[in-house]
Amino acid sequence: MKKGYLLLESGQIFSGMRVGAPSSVMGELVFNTSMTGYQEIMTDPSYAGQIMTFCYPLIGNYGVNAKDNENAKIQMQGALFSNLCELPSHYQSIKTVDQWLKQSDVPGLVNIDTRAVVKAVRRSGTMKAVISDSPDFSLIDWNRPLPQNMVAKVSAKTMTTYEGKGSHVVLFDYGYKKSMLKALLDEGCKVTVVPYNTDSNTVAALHPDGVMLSNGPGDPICLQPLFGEIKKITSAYPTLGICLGHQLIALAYGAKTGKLLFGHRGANHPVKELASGKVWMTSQNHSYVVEGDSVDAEQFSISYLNVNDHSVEGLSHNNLPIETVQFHPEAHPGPDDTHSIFLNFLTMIKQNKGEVTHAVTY
Ligand SMILES: NC(=O)CC[C@H](N)C(=O)O
Repeated sequence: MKKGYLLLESGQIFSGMRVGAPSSVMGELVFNTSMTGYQEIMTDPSYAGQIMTFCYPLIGNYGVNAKDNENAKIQMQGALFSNLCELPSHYQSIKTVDQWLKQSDVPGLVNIDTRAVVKAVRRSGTMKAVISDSPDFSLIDWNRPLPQNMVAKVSAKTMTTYEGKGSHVVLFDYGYKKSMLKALLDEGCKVTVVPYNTDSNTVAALHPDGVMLSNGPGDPICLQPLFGEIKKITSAYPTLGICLGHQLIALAYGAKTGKLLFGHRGANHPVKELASGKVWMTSQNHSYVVEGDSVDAEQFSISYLNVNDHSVEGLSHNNLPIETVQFHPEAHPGPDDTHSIFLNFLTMIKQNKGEVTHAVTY
C-alpha cells in the first residue's frame, strides 16, 4: 500500500494509506456515524461530490453484495476509513470494499485518524478537503469551487414506469435511493420515475394519484428555477417530500433553508413527532435544514423536530395533502421505524380519491 494524504481547507493534514483508485480528488468533507450500511451509504446519490469519513472504526467486514446498492454505482467523491477489512466474511459478499472502490474509480484512504477528522469537521464545519499523494498544501487551488447542481448529474434523463395494480405515484428523481422506489412498489403502487426537471404538463399527462419528491445532493437553492413548477405540481396532487424533496417544497412555498455546521449523517437521529409526542429513531443524511421561523404558519405546521438540536424535521400542509420529512423513512441504512410515513402517504392518496373517508393510523 502506498502512503496518501487528506488535506483540509482549515489547514490540517492527515496521513494514511491509499485504497481504491489512485486519483486525487477534492470534495466536501462530511462524516457518517452509522455502524453498518456502508454499501448503502456509498451508493446514496445524496453524497455525490462529498468525501465521506466513516466514524465506525471497522468498515468492509461483511464485504459488498449484489443487492444492497441504493444506486448503480458509488456516488461519493472519496472515502476515509480507520480500518478497512481485507478478508470479508458474508455468504452474499462478492468483493471487498477496496476492490469495489478501484473498479468504481473512487479513491480512499485507510489508517486515517477518523476521530480527529470528525473533531475537525465538528469544530470548523463541513469544508473542502483533498485526497492526494502529496502533503503539499500549496499545490492545491483552494479557491476552485466545488461543482454546483449535482442533481442534474445524478437524475435520470428519461422516464421509467414500474407497473403495479395500486395507486400511481410519480417519483421525482433528484438522486433517489432505490429503497424509496421499493417502499412504494412493495405496497403495490405503479411508479413512474421522472427526471428532476419534469414540468407540470408532463406530470398531468401521466395522470398520477400522488407525487413523491426524492432525496438528492447539494444545496436545494440550486434548483430555484424549478420552484414555480414544484409548487404547481405539489399543490395539485397528494405529495410526500423526503430530505431534499422536503427542502424543495419548503422553498417553493416561501420558506428559507440554512446550512448546519456539520450536518446530520447517521442511523440513530431522534426526532419528535409533535402530534403524538412520540420520538422516533431515524436515518439521516443532510447538511441543509428548513429554518423554522421562516415557515408560514398559515400554510404549514411543523410536524417533526430534531430532539438534539430542535431543527425542523418535517412539515404538514394545513389544507393540502402535502407531507414532508427531513429524515429517511426508507431507512437503508438505519431503522425503518418510520415506514408508516409511506403508508400514511398512500392513505392520503386514497382519501383524495374518495376511497377512504377517515385517517388511518399505523
Ligand atoms: N439526503 C438528502 O436528500 C440531502 C439533501 C441536501 N443535499 C442536504 O444535504 O441537506
